[in-house]
Amino acid sequence: MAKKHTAEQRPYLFCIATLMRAMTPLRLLHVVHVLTVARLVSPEHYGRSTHVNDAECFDFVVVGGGTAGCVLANRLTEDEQTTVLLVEAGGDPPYESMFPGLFPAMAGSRVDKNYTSENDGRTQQCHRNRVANLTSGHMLGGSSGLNYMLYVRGGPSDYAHWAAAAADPTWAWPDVLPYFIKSERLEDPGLLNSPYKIYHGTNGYMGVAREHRSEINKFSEAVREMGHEVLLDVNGYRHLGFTNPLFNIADGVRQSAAYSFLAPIVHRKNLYILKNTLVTEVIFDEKNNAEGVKVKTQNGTILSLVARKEVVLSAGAFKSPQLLMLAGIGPRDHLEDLGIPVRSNLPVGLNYQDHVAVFMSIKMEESNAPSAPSNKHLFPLPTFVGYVALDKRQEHPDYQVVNFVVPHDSEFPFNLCAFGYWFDFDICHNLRNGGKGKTTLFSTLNILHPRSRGRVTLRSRDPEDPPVIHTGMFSDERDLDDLARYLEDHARIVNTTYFKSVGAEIVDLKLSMCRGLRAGSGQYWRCYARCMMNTMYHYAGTCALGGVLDSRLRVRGVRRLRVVDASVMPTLPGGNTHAPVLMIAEKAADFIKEEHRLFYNK
Ligand SMILES: Cc1cc2nc3c(=O)[nH]c(=O)nc-3n(C[C@H](O)[C@H](O)[C@H](O)COP(=O)(O)OP(=O)(O)OC[C@H]3O[C@@H](n4cnc5c(N)ncnc54)[C@H](O)[C@@H]3O)c2cc1C
Repeated sequence: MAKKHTAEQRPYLFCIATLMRAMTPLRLLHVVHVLTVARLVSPEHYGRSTHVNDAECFDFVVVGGGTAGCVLANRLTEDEQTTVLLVEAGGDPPYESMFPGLFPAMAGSRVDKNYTSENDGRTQQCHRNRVANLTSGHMLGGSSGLNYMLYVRGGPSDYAHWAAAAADPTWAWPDVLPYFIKSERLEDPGLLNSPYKIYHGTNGYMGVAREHRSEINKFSEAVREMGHEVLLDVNGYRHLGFTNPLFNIADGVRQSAAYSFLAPIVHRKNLYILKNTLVTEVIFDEKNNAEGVKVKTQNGTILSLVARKEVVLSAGAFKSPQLLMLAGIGPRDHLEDLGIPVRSNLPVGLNYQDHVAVFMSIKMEESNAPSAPSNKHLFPLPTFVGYVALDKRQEHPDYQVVNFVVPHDSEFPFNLCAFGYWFDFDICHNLRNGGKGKTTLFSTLNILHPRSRGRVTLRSRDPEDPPVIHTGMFSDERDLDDLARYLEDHARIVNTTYFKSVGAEIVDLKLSMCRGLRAGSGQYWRCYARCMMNTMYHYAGTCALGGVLDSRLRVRGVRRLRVVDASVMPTLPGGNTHAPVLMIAEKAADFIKEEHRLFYNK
């Protein structure tokens, strides 16, 4: 006999029944994921912020709980006798950062420190504020909590440059590859059952996987027709060609460094995490030994904290050089201008590099089919990526092209153009209107080995002031010429069979700067590149190996101080920078363990 329910129970039962009826398997999966992610953003997940007292001692103080900082905190605390304090200016990664599909909403949010470059009158002149918006993560996990999640390593020629700059062969490909593998937990069955398996790790902390979306299949033929190879993977022994990319996404969750390296080990008794706390100064003794740091906590308390063994700066390519210069480590003339006594005269802040990116949109077939609802657990769009050399005899790529297949009338390109990249609204409206009613291919090309260099300097002696950033992009005009040639090269895709069959055309952005130039001419692409240039967010090189640092990442001229983050790169790798930063931090952890004879788990 059916059980009778009370009047109070009935509304609840009605709600449950309605929910059950609406619950398709896909929706159920969503609910499970939402609950999982909700658990991930609970305060316990990334550990509670430590209470510290003035003059408290730790073996190591790691400054910055970003990409590199989380790896170091993990690896150094593998030795149970070693205490590590990780100090992070931001807090826990927010809920939205965990969903790969929400990455476009992260730039400009509360966890973006959003540094800006100076207006040099030459670059960013088609952007609303005429400066580069240099999005930077301000949370545990740092920029890995808001980046675009592409997992790319670069190749042997990149690390041959590093080894030469460091005068140390252990920075070459054969010696860095094991550290890429060590950090990785690959979850792609296709690759794991292929000859590429030997280039990948399955026991590391960083989840890596990829999506298999049928929308990209038709493009493989097009790029083959252009003479490119289609590869299963570009992270092993082949580095030229097009591929279905790997991402730092696994189980529908962004694999930020905080999620992958920190969350699993926050219970370790020898790890102390200080959140929402800014390191304002590195403290030295009279013999130039780094002794600890001064910090400003969330409530404004100033504390001095002691590092018995070392201070490690992992504050990223803008803030690590700033902290060094504030401590008197930097170019003599600049420090003297600000009245800072010089401790070590080094080229800190010079050698700033970034990949210059420029996008192109190609309209393809007409479509009015309803778009599938977006799934927050997936990368927002089907993607395929190419690594291209103009000289076919070359073994390393000149440019990278990241292609998104955009369903008709999606707001994605407009939002990225207007709110991610800050281009003038006219340009972004032309982008939207030019592709109306059609599927589009949104391609972002970037110059992998720019010659231009910029500079990071101090604005003042106040550690809370943002540094002054001159990106230096196109200061070497050959970069502009190269980028124009890459655009011209990629544009050939419209002449391939599939693109011709759908009457594909490059969307005319009606750039007023380029009025009067014949579309498609060399001069036009040069003008297009100048106008549509942007950062690829790969800030690097400001405390470079070989210049500022010795080959084991120790700051020259002082003791017990290291830098471990993207600023140590002497040149940019031929791909994105997140995986290389993980590799740098894994390698640095071994340097430290060797030198201090810590428990060593190779
Ligand atoms: C929008 C965007 C998209 C990107 N897309 C990709 C991509 O798809 N693939 C890829 O490989 N790379 C990508 N990158 C680049 C990559 O994410 C970075 O190169 C990498 O994460 C940098 O790591 P890091 O350790 O040097 O610095 P970060 O990860 O930025 O960490 C620095 C940390 O230090 C903290 N900090 C700074 N100063 C202080 C201080 N004084 N006291 C305490 N804490 C401090 C900051 O809050 C931050 O958490 C992207 C970057 C951005 C910004």
